[in-house]
Amino acid sequence: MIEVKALQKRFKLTKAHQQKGKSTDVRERDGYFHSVQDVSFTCNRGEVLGLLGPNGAGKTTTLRMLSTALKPDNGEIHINGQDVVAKPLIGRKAIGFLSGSTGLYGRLSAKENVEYFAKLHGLKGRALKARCDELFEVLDMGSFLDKRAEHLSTGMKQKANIARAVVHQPDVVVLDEPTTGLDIMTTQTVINFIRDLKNQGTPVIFSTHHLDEVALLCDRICVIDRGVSCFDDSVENFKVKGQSQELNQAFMNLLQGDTYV
Ligand SMILES: Nc1ncnc2c1ncn2[C@@H]1O[C@H](COP(=O)(O)OP(=O)(O)OP(=O)(O)O)[C@@H](O)[C@H]1O
Repeated sequence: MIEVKALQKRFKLTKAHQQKGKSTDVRERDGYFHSVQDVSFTCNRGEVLGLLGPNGAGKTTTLRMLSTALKPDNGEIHINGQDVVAKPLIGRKAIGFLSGSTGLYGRLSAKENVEYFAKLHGLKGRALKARCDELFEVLDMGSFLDKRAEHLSTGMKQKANIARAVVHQPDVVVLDEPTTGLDIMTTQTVINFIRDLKNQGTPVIFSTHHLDEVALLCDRICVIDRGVSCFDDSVENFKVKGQSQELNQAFMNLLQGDTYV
């Protein structure tokens, strides 16, 4: 399981930005932009958590802290009881992270990319081949395995990126907008893949703006608004608090009504 408590992250504003004049955004103060002010959530074994929030709410910044790419200014991240803020190396092994930007080497093929990351995680020989073949099959990558990453389509790149992120069978999988820009077939492959992870017991956290995916996959929802997690509970309670059985409407009601829990 992964437990996130009271995370905070601020970024120093440039002089040029500060000279522009007073901002109306409450997150801009003392020469800093407080992107993540107070974010907490939990995702247990076999659960999928959907991370929701308007553009610029702080979702990517939060996920980058989970991945150890960013160090929190304050707050806690525990995976199966281990403090991964204090021990980022343990965090890197325990988390499989798909970021918005591609982490593939353009001159390597899709297959070589995934195998390369498998080797970095210490896999070799038959175990490496078996794990890579399994991912190539479930992510339906057979038709482009030998194509260079720089020549892959958006969907092909995303599949290779997902395979790269999870090749070491991490304890927790964190996906930043995994279906953005994908066609219907590729989106379905990614949705099936997340469902498989859930069935295997792996906690999955993914950010999205597509509430139909949340309805299909999620057990829990965390909503971030202006850097604060204003809801962290089950999908059922999301509908109750948002006063609608329809997730889009419940989301808007929650944000507009500020009926935070
Ligand atoms: N390095 C940085 N320096 C200054 N501000 C930053 C930095 N990184 C993020 N921010 C700001 O923090 C806020 C949160 O950004 P973040 O990318 O986490 O939002 P998000 O919820 O993922 O948005 P979206 O849904 O549009 O992807 C934004 O206002 C962004 O401009």
